[in-house]
Amino acid sequence: MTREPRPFRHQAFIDGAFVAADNGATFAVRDPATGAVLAEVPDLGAAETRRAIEAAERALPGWRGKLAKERAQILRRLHDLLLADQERLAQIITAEQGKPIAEARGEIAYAAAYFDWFAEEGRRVYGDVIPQQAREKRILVFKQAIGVTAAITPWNFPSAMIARKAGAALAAGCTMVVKPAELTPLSAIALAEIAQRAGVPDGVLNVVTTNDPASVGAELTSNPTVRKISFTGSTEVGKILLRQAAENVQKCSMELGGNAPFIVFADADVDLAVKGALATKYRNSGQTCVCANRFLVHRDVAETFAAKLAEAASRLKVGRGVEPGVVIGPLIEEAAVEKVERLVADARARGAKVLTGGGRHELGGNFYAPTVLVDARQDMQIFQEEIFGPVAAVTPFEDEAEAIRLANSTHYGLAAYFYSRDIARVFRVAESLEFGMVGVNESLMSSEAAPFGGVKQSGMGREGSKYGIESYLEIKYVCLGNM
Ligand SMILES: NC(=O)c1ccc[n+]([C@@H]2O[C@H](COP(=O)([O-])OP(=O)(O)OC[C@H]3O[C@@H](n4cnc5c(N)ncnc54)[C@H](O)[C@@H]3O)[C@@H](O)[C@H]2O)c1
Ligand SMILES: O=C[C@H](O)CS(=O)(=O)O
Repeated sequence: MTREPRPFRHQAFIDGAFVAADNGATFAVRDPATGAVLAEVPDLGAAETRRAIEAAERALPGWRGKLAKERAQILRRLHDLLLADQERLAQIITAEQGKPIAEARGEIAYAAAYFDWFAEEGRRVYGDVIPQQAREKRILVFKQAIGVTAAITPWNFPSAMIARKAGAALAAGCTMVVKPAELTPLSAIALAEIAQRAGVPDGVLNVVTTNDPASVGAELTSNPTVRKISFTGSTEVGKILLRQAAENVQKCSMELGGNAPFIVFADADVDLAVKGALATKYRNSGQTCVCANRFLVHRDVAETFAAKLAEAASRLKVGRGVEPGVVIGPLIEEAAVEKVERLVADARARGAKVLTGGGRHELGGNFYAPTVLVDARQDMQIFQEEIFGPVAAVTPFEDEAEAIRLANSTHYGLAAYFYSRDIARVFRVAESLEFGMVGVNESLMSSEAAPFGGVKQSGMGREGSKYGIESYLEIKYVCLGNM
């Protein structure tokens, strides 16, 4: 087992201090491209989590008592420090998550953007004065920080998914305990270190690293001091947390799984659609919640589209994320590769044909070849499950009604994409798709300024945009009488 040099901290962060687990336990964090151990990280449990919650509670009065513009200055400094340290932070992401370094740099910029965005949103948390219904009364509405919050985040964007939550929470005046994914805790630790340098007071932002998410999650969802749970991850785990959070009626934001349709109508610009497909399907090796998962292509253009996509996909360079020109890194772990293998094998057994890829890459390990399948059908597992790998499965359709029916035939509802140059169709289809986000002739729509989130079993609430801060605020109605 080789050991890479440690260019980064590897301890949990509670109340402004970098700490080990009470019992000294640690767990290994590995490079998914090589299997090398990057660091041993503290394996905290419920007792340490309670201390993190208590630290967040102690820090709350001082933090929410600051002026919004004082919090904004600190968040903007955090933004600036992230960008100043972008290369080192990107190297950490690529080391623990595997994505190409260019994508990792983009993730740091994306994370920083959320702090910058919410620094301003925090200064515009307006209440209301409502015209009274009785002369002697006055109706006031205050918006106030919800209090101590908890964030549980995934491995695929180990920095940006924290920033999307912490930016809004801290801007609103809340404090936060973050539990990052055990596969990628190093980025969370690095973010905490930079937050401290930016002037975020002790206890306002805490990072609990653990290899036992269930125990830490049980504490976060059962401790009455925690008023809100913000989760990003699979729908299955989201359901567990919702059930647990019900006990104390904790407010919940859920950013869950996806199964995005990518519809290409006969009137589409096929070359633009291929370009968009390439961007959304193979980003992060297909490991994003908004990756196109099902390619529904009108029968008249299906063959041309699939052939062009396969030709482009076959030229994507696969390798370690630090290598120049690599655009397809490893999947996060062996189990992820085995899942993709299962989905492709089932599709092929049911009649799908491989145009390119179709199996593990020659590099071996966690590398999977960029793949395009045709003749995919609704009864295949690859149509029904979130692939989370670099595999595009093309299903032909006859008409618009069939395309919309197929697109909506999933319990997910996060992102959807379609390509058409018919403006009447654009409105019909955008209005008919049951998804929280719809890209029209565009496949990269994520932005700190836009409301990110899903419907159905893809979650509840929105992150980013002006909507993102609302979920960290409580509304208080104040009635002045005897006026
Ligand atoms: N909607 C979005 O914005 C969004 C963004 C990124 C990822 N995702 C989804 O996340 C999934 C991939 O990420 P993942 O593999 O990290 O998801 P996951 O659900 O396995 O894990 C997410 C987080 O939950 C923690 N966790 C797991 N079991 C838990 C439990 N019992 N109690 C408390 N915490 C627990 C994990 O440690 C991790 O921190 C995909 O489904 C993807 O679509 C959604
Ligand atoms: O997969 C998780 C991210 O939310 C995707 S994006 O970077 O926000 O598009």
